[in-house]
Amino acid sequence: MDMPSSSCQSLGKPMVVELTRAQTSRAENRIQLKDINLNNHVKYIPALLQHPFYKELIKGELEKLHHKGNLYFKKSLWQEAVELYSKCIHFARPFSIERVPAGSEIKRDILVVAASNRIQALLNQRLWQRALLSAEEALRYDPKHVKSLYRKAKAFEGLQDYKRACSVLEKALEIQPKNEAIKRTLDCCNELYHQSVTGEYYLANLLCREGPAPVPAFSDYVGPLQIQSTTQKGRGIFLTEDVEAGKLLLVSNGLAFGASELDDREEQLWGLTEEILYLCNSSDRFLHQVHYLWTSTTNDPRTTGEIPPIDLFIPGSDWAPTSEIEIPSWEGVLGRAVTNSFDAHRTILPFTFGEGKSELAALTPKDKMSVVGIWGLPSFFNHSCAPNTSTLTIGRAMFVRAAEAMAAGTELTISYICTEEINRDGMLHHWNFKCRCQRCIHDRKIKPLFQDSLDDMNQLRSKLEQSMTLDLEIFEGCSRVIACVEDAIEKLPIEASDREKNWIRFTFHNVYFTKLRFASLISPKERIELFKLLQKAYESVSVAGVGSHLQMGASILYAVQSEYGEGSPEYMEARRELRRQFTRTLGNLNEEDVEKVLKTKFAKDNLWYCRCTAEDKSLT
Ligand SMILES: C[S@@+](CC[C@H](N)C(=O)[O-])C[C@H]1O[C@@H](n2cnc3c(N)ncnc32)[C@H](O)[C@@H]1O
Repeated sequence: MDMPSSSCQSLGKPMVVELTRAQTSRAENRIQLKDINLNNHVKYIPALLQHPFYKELIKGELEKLHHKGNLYFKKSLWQEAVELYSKCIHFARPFSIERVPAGSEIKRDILVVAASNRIQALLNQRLWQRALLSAEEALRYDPKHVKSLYRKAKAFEGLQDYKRACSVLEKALEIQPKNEAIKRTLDCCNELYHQSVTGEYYLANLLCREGPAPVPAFSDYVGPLQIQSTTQKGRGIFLTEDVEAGKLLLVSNGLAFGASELDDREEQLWGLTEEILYLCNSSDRFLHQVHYLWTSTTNDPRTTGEIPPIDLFIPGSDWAPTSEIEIPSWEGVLGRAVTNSFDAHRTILPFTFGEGKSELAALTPKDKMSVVGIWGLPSFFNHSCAPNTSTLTIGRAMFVRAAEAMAAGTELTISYICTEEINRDGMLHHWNFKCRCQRCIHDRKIKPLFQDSLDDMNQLRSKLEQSMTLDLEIFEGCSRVIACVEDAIEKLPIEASDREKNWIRFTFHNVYFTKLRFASLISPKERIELFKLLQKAYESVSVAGVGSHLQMGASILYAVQSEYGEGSPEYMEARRELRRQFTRTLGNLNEEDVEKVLKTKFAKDNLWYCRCTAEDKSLT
């Protein structure tokens, strides 16, 4: 900080002469610390501190800065608080450590506390790397300052460097062995470290919780994957080893989110762009992840961009920046947001863990519940309308599993849109490509064969939308469409795999679903068959998620139980099938977990499919 040269000179010897005057009328002769470039005059500091007036003056000024910083902190004005703490540290620094005469009262305490509070203000802004630097400074002044150690660990946690976070927390615990907050954070970081290394996430407890509960944090995890160029779709993600269905491929926490109350995509993207730009300051890792999202020289990501090292996405890896990267421009970030953001709200199902909605609300302002987000590594997945992975988002974390057994070298795909979407081409226009996935090609081929049934379905749909009630006409309409579809599938003039047949059923899944609602008009056996057809149809397009998929599996189990009895081969088969679905969606749950989940989250009374009877009593 520059200052007029005259006041600089006043720090020399002549100033001592003025001291008595200054002491006698302190108010008028007030010298403000900001007027003095202390760093240029450190040699005078010991002498300065010998004098009680100057010592008091400096102490008072530092306390004022610190206090003002605290006021901003209390008002959650983090940036302003950081500025004030930084000023305080800047002025206090020359009075610290070796420069300060023994016994001086200013010494390090104010410096340590200001630096420590600054860490917290930076943590609150998710500026992890700066928080870490501030922590290192605070700990240079006092290596045993427990709060600073704790906050340093939180900065490592934010950077997903859980191993280092644990070792700092262990140090803090040695100093304060009974500190509960440190113990809890250490347990949490140990668990996150375990997740990041092993890919073991225990989700059964989450499922069994009654009522809304906060969603825990999960670590990122990267399975056997690599990023490679494709021939027509830019870069993509590929398997590096053979995997079984259900294998966890990656877990990735959303980096930034943008929300809108009215599902306004522009508003979402602007919010997202702002958040990404802001977070570009949070760490080199984040900045590089954003950088790699668009490295092609043209605006078309299909011209292959630079391939990022996979280490960049692995928590606690040795990745380090090899070059300086500038924060991209607003337009550059907006472009990345357009082609790399995915809906967040559609993956948070109402029948999910904790309070999916409020968890997202915590990330975004007020009730803006339509949310898009950007995830680092998942941004490199290309799209398919029948993806070979299933995704499930819990809070910020996206879990991606293999939807089927696959060989090393397979390109992995996710769906950018709801796979139920009828107008998929229209939905995909944001991403600027025409989908040529197997399902789209198959759909185009068979569409003429099912045109009558499609028209019938559309009529039924508009009737339902208008009347909002179920009546016999709708029941009969559903039965007719299903019979036609099943008959046409049976007699298909072209070769089709089971999966392709299920894609056709999936196109009509609303009709199957509506018929199921007429529980009193269909026999239990027919109901079970309908359930099974619907489930296979869902599975064929990888509609994963606790909401529809597992609910249906549990409903089948209950329906089979009441029709065939517990212990019957049909019941055992339905139970095996349900466990298979659990594994595919949530990872391996043992029999005990399955039982626990069935008794809580999937208890019979909770399941709409089990409760539903024909809603219009006049039907019977
Ligand atoms: C989320 S990015 C996927 C990664 C991208 N391939 C890259 O190299 O950065 C989305 C972009 O990838 C391309 N893409 C994704 N799926 C595609 C597909 N099925 N066919 C053609 N292009 C696709 C489109 O250009 C789209 O805008």
